[in-house]
Amino acid sequence: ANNIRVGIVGYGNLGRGVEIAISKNPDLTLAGIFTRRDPKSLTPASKTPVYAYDEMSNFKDDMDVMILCGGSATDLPVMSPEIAGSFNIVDSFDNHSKIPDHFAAVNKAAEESGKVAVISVGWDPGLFSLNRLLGEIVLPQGDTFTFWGEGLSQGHSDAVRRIEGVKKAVQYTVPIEEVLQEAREGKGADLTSAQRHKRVCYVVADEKDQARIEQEIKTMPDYFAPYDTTVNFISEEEFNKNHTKMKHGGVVIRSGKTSEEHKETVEFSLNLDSNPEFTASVLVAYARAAFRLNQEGGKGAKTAFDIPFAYLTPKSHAQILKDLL
Ligand SMILES: NC(=O)C1=CN([C@@H]2O[C@H](COP(=O)(O)OP(=O)(O)OC[C@H]3O[C@@H](n4cnc5c(N)ncnc54)[C@H](OP(=O)(O)O)[C@@H]3O)[C@@H](O)[C@H]2O)C=CC1
Ligand SMILES: N[C@@H](C[C@H]1CC(C(=O)O)=NO1)C(=O)O
Repeated sequence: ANNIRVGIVGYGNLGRGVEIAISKNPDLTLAGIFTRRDPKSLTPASKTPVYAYDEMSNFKDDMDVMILCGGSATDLPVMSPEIAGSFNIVDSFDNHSKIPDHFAAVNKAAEESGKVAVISVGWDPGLFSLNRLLGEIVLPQGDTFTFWGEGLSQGHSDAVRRIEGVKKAVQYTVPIEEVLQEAREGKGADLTSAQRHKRVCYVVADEKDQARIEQEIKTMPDYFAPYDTTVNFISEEEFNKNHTKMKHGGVVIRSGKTSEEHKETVEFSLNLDSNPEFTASVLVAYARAAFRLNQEGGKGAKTAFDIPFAYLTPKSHAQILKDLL
């Protein structure tokens, strides 16, 4: 069978991660990279052709799926509905409070175009979402806890970088240790994510802009406003020395009871050396599924909840029955 031809839209941490992940999947071919910057300014390691974002409509017959690697704060709300009007897409949209609106907008475009648009996949939302749902299904009487970090959130880091005057920025998410320990004993179920985590930013910006930038970060709805947030302004030298790693991880815990006498816990945890490379590996699996679903006549927006794992694997159905069941 011919390989699935994949396009990358947006060449940042995630875009570079997808470039690597595709090379690990022999049934996929990276057919092009689309950027809003000058294509000649980018030199992909894989030597894949780089095109201007505005040229995308010329490639409708050349790309089976587009993996959108833009930022959730300001790029994907515009790009995902727009590109789903012409291509099968996958995105990692992670502004949780806005996911229902994003689903509706993308679904409208994809239903009209007859394409499949897989949204909000990666690890959270994505694999953690699947485990939150599974925990409720198998332990209907219980509580679910999600913790992230300590590590670099790409969504929050991207959101800070979009603030006028920010030259470089990262955001680390720090779980509150005592709350995490209590969760393992099933306590604190009604706490919010903001009561479970602190957020710590490191920003490179001119002195004259710093007070405004700090204020914009701390009051940013959804991303920072509910949280105890610290903003540290540092030199570019210190940033380049200490803040280029993108480790992250976390855990979803379901703590419940199957009867008065018996309690159980389900845990799913991640320990990531590279948040972008891991997320990219998930996106690439969902690109395979988007293409297959569309080939079967599927269309519209889908989430991780809507797609059976058999669509994600390069292995045949017979193979997974034999190897993994
Ligand atoms: N669901 C999940 O589990 C996860 C989701 N994510 C999501 O992935 C999103 C993208 O993260 P990430 O790749 O780290 O973001 P980046 O800031 O690295 O890239 C975002 C976009 O900015 C542009 N860009 C990148 N580098 C530069 C540069 N040097 N100068 C100018 N523009 C640049 C690129 O678009 P262009 O090439 O067009 O210029 C790129 O697509 C996050 O916003 C987050 O929401 C991330 C991890 C997990
Ligand atoms: N979407 C997150 C993935 C996880 C990490 C996270 C956080 O630290 O707040 N929330 O979800 C990311 O962009 O890294």
